Amino acid sequence: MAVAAAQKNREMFAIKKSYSIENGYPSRRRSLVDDARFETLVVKQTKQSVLEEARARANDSGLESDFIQDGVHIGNGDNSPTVEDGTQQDETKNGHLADADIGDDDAKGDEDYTLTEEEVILQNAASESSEAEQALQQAALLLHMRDGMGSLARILKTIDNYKGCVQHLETRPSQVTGVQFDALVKVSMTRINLIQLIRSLRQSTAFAGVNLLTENNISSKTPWFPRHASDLDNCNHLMTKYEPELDMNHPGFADKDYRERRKQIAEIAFAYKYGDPIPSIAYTEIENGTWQRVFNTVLDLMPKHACREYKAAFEKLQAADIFVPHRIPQLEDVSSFLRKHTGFTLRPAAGLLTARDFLASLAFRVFQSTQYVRHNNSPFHTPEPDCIHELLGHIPLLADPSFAQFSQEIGLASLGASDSEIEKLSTVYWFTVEFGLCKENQQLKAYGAALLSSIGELLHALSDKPELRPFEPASTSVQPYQDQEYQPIYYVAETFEDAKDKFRRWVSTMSRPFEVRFNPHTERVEVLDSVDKLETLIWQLNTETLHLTNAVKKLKGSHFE
Ligand SMILES: C[C@H](O)[C@H](O)[C@H]1CNc2nc(N)[nH]c(=O)c2N1
Ligand SMILES: N[C@@H](Cc1ccc(O)cc1)C(=O)O
Ligand SMILES: [Fe+2]
Repeated sequence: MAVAAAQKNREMFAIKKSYSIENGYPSRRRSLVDDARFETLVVKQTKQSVLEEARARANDSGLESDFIQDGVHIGNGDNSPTVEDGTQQDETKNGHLADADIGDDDAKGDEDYTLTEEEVILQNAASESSEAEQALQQAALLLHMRDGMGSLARILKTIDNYKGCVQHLETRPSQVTGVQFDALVKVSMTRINLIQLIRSLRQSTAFAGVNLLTENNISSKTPWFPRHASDLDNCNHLMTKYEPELDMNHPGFADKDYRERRKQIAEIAFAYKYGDPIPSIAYTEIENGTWQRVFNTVLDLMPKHACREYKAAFEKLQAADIFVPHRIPQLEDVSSFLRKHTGFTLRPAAGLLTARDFLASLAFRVFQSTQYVRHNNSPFHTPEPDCIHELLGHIPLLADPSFAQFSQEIGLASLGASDSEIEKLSTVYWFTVEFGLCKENQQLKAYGAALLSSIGELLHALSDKPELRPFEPASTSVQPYQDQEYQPIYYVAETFEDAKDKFRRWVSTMSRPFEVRFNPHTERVEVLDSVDKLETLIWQLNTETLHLTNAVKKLKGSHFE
């Protein structure tokens, strides 16, 4: 029985372990920022069962109606369950145990059976060559000692057996139940021995957990990033925290049919591959009705509150018969429309994507768009992006050349960026593309997609309640924000051109040691890392310059005739 259980565990964790690898990269480093972490199958299941109960209770008590007031979704405070999503690894940011987060609950169940992401990186690094295997590795281990300080001797002896050198050791009383002390040990030893050491320590019952903490000096490679538009097939990692299955505040949380429908539409995105036409959806009358309500309200508010560029593109979408009140536009039609105006295209997305994946697609002028519709009980605000948000919020400005370029530049800056830079870029994205305000003849206008698709928030943003600040990438990029309620702070850009200029100057201060360029003919991102490549580009530019100079000459010539 125990063996069967262990086997089952192994299978489950094997899924966890291979999840990122299957998707083309070795570790969690590529996709994840902060809470944008893969939910392990286990965490997700636990969460689901807790929520299942909550949902049953909600259904019993007719809780659904409590969530909705005047059609605006009201967050119901702190009654959401406390199960954490994502894997919370211990971190020793400044290398001291006292400051390290010791709540490694998620790792507890699986550490006997599988490798953590750090260990996968370590193994990959070691497996590159025999030199790599023998390379000296600095590492920090966090050990939970069940039986008190006596176990320290065992730790030191085992490290010695594997020819490791202890560089730092500290202990503290543990907060983990059943564990007396935690020990933080920093060691230096060959990678292969480090792997063996961890295995060996894990076999001892004296330890309730053995965790490899730091990854930063194991692999200093640039995080993986897509090089060709088809690589975006791998950039579809979801953050599930606002899915109706998992978010108690989601207006569809207690509506089984809604959750089914949302899932069914998300399947299309999971199956989608580069080059496929985007499948049409036969939207129901209810879904079209929700669209119509939002569409008509936007139509009412837009003349006064939306920026000039938004209105111009909106009219074009109406003229092309794509934006009409009675039916939701199909993504494929929208994609062809955008392609003609700015070269942007759409890909279907199954939900809220991790910032890294989402931003990466912008580098290719690809916008990942959800296809399901918000719950009809809450047309004027929803906690996760849906196609009404994408269509009414994002699409018009993606048809504007200057804005399209701004979006692509954020995307290009994100390729190969560090986690903390991704965090900053997505914060800039948040306060511009999603929630940006701008000036037009001394008047405030909205250009942010989450304002233009949420009438509730639009009116809030333009009221005297929130604080307004001038957009300045250096400070905007580090402004903390939450994504559950209306924003308390908005940033005001002078114009798109001005925002682009400021953004470019700021981006050039980022740490990435190379420049990238998108080649629209091949849909490839080129890394400008050789003189040859640069010379080819200069030659192309010279040809362009020649054509432009000729054009000027011709115009001048005809002028004088
Ligand atoms: C980049 C930034 O985090 C931003 O809020 C992204 C995140 N993921 C997303 N995912 C989808 N499907 N749609 C979006 O608009 C976004 N926005
Ligand atoms: N709140 C937006 C939808 C949205 C949700 C989350 C986001 O990250 C972005 C947009 C609306 O109601 O239209
Ligand atoms: Fe959005």
